[in-house]
Amino acid sequence: MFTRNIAKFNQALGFQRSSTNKQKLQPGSGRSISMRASNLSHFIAGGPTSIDDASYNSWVVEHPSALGSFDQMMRAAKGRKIAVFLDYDGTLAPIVDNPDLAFMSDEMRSAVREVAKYFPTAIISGRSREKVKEFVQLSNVYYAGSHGMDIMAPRRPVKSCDGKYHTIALDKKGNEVLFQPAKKFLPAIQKVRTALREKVMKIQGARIEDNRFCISVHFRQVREEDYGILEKTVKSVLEHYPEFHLSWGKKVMEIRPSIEWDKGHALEYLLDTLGLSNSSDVLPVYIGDDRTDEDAFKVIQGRGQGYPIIVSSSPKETKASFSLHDPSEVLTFLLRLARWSKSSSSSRSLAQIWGVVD
Ligand SMILES: O=P(O)(O)OC[C@H]1O[C@H](O[C@H]2O[C@H](CO)[C@@H](O)[C@H](O)[C@H]2O)[C@H](O)[C@@H](O)[C@@H]1O
Repeated sequence: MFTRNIAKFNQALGFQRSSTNKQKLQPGSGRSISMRASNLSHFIAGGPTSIDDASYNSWVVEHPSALGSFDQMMRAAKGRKIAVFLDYDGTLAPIVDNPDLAFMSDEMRSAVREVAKYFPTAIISGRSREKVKEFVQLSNVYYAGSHGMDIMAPRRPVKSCDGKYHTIALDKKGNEVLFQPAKKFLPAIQKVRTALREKVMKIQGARIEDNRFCISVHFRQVREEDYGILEKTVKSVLEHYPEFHLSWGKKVMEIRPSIEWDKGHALEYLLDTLGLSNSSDVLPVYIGDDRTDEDAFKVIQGRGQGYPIIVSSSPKETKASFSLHDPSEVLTFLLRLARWSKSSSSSRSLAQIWGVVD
């Protein structure tokens, strides 16, 4: 019944099923958008200021602003268990040239901390788990690094409905245990990394980031005329390692072990670990900006309930139902979510929300 209502609600708010395209290494991605979703009425009244504005605004009709839809979303969520999943780069922190300097603001940190007080909250990032934890610096959230291939539960005993992952996430003493489905690939990953370093570093501006279970080859600072040679170089290395494959993010190539595990699986794993996977009254909220987040959006779509939210300032193919323009809107959304939970008369006690064992 609730699932049907959510489906109707999503449909009414522009729930869209679409597929992602494979990206090629191409110069000049992204478009400049000057008009915001909240300015839609201005667009209707005054006409578009550019083709980009027009296409963005028609895209936003199909992927409504999560801020504009907030009250409706929360009305539908009342009495349900919300679990929050957040991507890091481009979602909690703005995209910057140097990946080592992609810091999140203190304001954002405190908003995430607030949200995590009321809802189970996890950060699912392409970065190594250690790196993303270092950036986020919060102890009350789950961290999943390497696109979900490296998960650690926080120090919080969790009652699982079916116990499926219980013993994997926490040992008998309730200590944290890692879940690393690609562990056996570690020696090979090291070899790939060494080979890539040797060849790729010859291309000016190229940068390799060690994300433990995957490797990022950044080209944000590579000259456009060198894109082709960089792509060729990376592919030539990978030819020797058929157990790995290439995926694409924002000006980054990501080399990952070819296992069936992505951010969508990580989302399911975390829900399961929290004992929330079989509850029909669970609403996962997932906020992300990149291609790999689409796997998580897809899982939420498959569940038929929850809120997949894309962060984007330009129209793009997505399985998300809602949108936020940029990390500053993510901040506003998280603050509103925490405030809503605080003031909601139907909000449950923390123990009920988390299913915490006393
Ligand atoms: O899943 P995420 O947390 O979004 O991680 C995906 C990749 O994010 C980072 O790269 C992106 O952000 C950088 C800093 O703003 C930017 O310089 C780069 O161009 C972007 O692709 C991270 O450095 C990668 O390792 C992650 O795979």
